Amino acid sequence: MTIIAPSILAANFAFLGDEVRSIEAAGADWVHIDIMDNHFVPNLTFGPPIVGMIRPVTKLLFDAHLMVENPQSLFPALADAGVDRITVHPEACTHLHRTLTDIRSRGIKAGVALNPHTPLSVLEYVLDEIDLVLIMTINPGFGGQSFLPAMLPKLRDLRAMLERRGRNDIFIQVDGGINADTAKQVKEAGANSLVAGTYVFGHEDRAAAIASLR
Ligand SMILES: O=C(CO)[C@H](O)[C@H](O)COP(=O)(O)O
Ligand SMILES: [Fe+2]
Repeated sequence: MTIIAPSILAANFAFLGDEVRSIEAAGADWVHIDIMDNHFVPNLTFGPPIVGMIRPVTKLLFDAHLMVENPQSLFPALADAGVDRITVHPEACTHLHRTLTDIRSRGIKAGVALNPHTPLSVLEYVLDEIDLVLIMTINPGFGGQSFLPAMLPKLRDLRAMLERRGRNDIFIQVDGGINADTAKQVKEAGANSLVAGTYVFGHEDRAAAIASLR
């Protein structure tokens, strides 16, 4: 079973509620929510108040991807806003282990996002604290970038690492440049949670776009 998580980064923010409803109707599993602070990445999106406003419009799980410095400071407000999953970048966390246990102590699933240059070895001693690994298939900050094929061997290595450690329950998520073609490649390499912004929101028939990713 492959989880499809459309990224609202590519939605029309003037009609955000309708955009979220449209992906639920089209068969999405999670709503991917990119929070950017213009420090960790050179782009600025939105914060917990807007997340809280879209919470009542859908039953889909909220998958928050935090591209911010000091992500822990947002956890109380994100928990109140009703997010189900929080994924952080290790470069933004001085005490990654503590940050992950903080997320889980709130009843929220915890994930670690790895930039293209970040090695899998950062996961080695925190695997017991996570529910998801996000392999960035672009450099974070913007939608609409091209998929980096060099991330395919990284996905295969991650799958082997999780198998070795008996942790096949951990989701392998990919984010950036995912379309019907790259979806096939990342699934073969082990991904089972696909984030797609431009591809899904750029399609008039969003149900067909989501079906093509599955
Ligand atoms: O985290 C992200 C960017 O940093 C987004 O989730 C990503 O851009 C998805 O967009 P697209 O599918 O358009 O590449
Ligand atoms: Fe993302």
